[in-house]
Amino acid sequence: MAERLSAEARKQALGGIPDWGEISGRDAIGKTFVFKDFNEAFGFMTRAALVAEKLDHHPEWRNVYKTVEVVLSTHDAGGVTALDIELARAMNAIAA
Ligand SMILES: C[C@H](O)[C@H](O)[C@H]1CNC2=NC(N)=NC(=O)C2=N1
Repeated sequence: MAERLSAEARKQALGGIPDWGEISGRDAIGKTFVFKDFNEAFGFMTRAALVAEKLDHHPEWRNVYKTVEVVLSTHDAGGVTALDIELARAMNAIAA
């Protein structure tokens, strides 16, 4: 199982992934993506879902029209692991 990152390692990793930040009150990272319209937002979710399945690592997310709020945490580990960082990077690449 993936290990929780230390606060220091998490902070350093976040520095390399634009617009992702710490979620207050829990060991998780998050980003709010805003797209042009629902079609773009749902296209992003569809592509991200395929990556999530492949990694066997799944997001907590909420979509309202063109906005997708994403929270990533490794439930089995009770916090942020390298898997969350990998999925966050992949999501940024998909949205780029
Ligand atoms: C059995 C299965 O591999 C696990 O439950 C996986 C699935 N996806 C997961 N996703 C996330 N975000 N955290 C997990 O701990 C997790 N565990």
